[in-house]
Amino acid sequence: MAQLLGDAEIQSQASKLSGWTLEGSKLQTTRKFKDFIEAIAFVNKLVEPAESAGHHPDIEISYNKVKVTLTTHDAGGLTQRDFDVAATISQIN
Ligand SMILES: C[C@H](O)[C@H](O)[C@H]1CNC2=NC(N)=NC(=O)C2=N1
Repeated sequence: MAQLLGDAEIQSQASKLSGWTLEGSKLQTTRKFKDFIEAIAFVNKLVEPAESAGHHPDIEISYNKVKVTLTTHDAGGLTQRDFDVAATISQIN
């Protein structure tokens, strides 16, 4: 199982991750698109990288907005996997 990161490490990595906020023991971003179709297209683009990483974001879709939340359920908090997948998601348009 992936190891939980310490508070200092979490703060340090979060400060380098543009567009994401720390919400307790979770990393979160909300992306806004032109419409529902574009929002779903973005979600579809997450599937392959998440599967490849073996790490899956929680996703909430509200019309043209997609809220993406990352935490490591198995470990009960943030691990390096969350930051790695967040960085990958940041590069998806
Ligand atoms: C066995 C498998 O790798 C695990 O159950 C993975 C799958 N994807 C996961 N994704 C997330 N976000 N947290 C997990 O703890 C997790 N566990």
